[in-house]
Amino acid sequence: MKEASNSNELFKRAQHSIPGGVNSPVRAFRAVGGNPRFMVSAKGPYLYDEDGNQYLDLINSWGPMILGHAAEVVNEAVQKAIPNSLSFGAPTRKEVEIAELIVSMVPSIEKVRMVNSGTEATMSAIRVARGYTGRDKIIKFEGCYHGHGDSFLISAGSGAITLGVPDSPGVTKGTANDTLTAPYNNLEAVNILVEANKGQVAAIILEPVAGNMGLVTPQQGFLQGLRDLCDKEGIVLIFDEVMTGFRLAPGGAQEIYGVTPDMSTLGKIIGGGMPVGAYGGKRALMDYVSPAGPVYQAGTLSGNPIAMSAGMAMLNFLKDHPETYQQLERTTASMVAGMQQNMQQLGLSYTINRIGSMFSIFFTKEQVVDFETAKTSDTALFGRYFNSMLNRGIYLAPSQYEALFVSTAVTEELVEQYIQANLESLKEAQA
Ligand SMILES: Cc1ncc(COP(=O)(O)O)c(C=O)c1O
Ligand SMILES: N[C@H](C=O)CCC(=O)O
Repeated sequence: MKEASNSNELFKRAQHSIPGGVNSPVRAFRAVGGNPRFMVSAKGPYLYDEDGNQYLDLINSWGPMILGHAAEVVNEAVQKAIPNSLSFGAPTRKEVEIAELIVSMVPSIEKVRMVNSGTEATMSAIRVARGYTGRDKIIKFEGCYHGHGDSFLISAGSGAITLGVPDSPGVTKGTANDTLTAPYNNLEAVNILVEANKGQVAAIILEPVAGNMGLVTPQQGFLQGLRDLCDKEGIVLIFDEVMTGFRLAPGGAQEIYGVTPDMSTLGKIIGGGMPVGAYGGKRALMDYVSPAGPVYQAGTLSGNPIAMSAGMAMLNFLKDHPETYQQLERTTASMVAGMQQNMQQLGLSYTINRIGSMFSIFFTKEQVVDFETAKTSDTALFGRYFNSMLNRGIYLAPSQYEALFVSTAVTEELVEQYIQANLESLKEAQA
């Protein structure tokens, strides 16, 4: 059992001045029990908390720390940029360079606009789609999460479902009515929605690989089917690659599946850990954005020079080192193979979904292909498993409805430690 008195004390204090004691709900450990650990530092594969505990980190700041924490290549770029001022509120060379880099790497992006978070990216993308098409409605998928913009807090995944509020109060009926929802991987349901709302749907937005109901991959033909439908009906197809962009491949999930959306939203990795998001797409759509076009979107700190430096360092590294993706694939495949062997040894048969360096275990025998099947997972068992792993120094996402992210800092020795902790925790959690 890990000592956590300093974290517990801080969490108690935090309740007085921060809602729920945290600055983003899923961090509060509500779904798994116990108190969150307050972190002090991180290096490579490890996090260190206020009580001096070390954890093997499988969240990696929800994805961006693809090279592990405090990666030299990113830190050096940030340190070099700091003396030149933290913010200008005026354009810089770096913004041009990172835009060119993103355009060269992501198939769907001909022009890109930097923002400060994934939430801003998705909110802005649907505004552009609405402005461009002159239509109001959007289609999203149950269990997909696109940040906390009003239009997306309908059947939302991630922290929203973890805390039992997939449809948030505070979203007006008008906004909610403009968001239509369909089950993930169900093309037929989308066809029916589009037919019933003919000429009214501006955009279909989805995570091309869903990571916010646990990890769920698109079934054969699903993404292409959406592409074909959008082409036929003049709907803007938006891939939200805030999690998958640059993580699954230099060109994200769209590169892997060979389906090119009209617009893409990005985040996390393009800031190398700094608060950054971006949206981009076809020239005609992006030229609708102010000041080139009429759709207004702005940001005082957008294109921040420190964040751009961190992002440039990260993206350049990934572009120049394609072997990174093979390494991540090998490491994560070994971790998952070890988990499968453990289950066999214990006579258990839970579902593990994986693609590249993202994976989730669901405590169900069912194949998990959408939100309904994700919800068949035994979340109480997940909570016990989570805490068991935490006590063994493995830091997982504190919710069933999240994906895990592996970094290149995970060595073979750490894979072995992880597999051993998984074996013991699977056993312990059955009780
Ligand atoms: C797919 C996806 N879209 C959008 C967001 C929102 O990003 P942010 O938390 O940076 O606002 C997230 C993560 O939170 C995400 O996983
Ligand atoms: N699923 C979210 C990010 O991808 C979780 C992060 C958060 O909401 O704080």
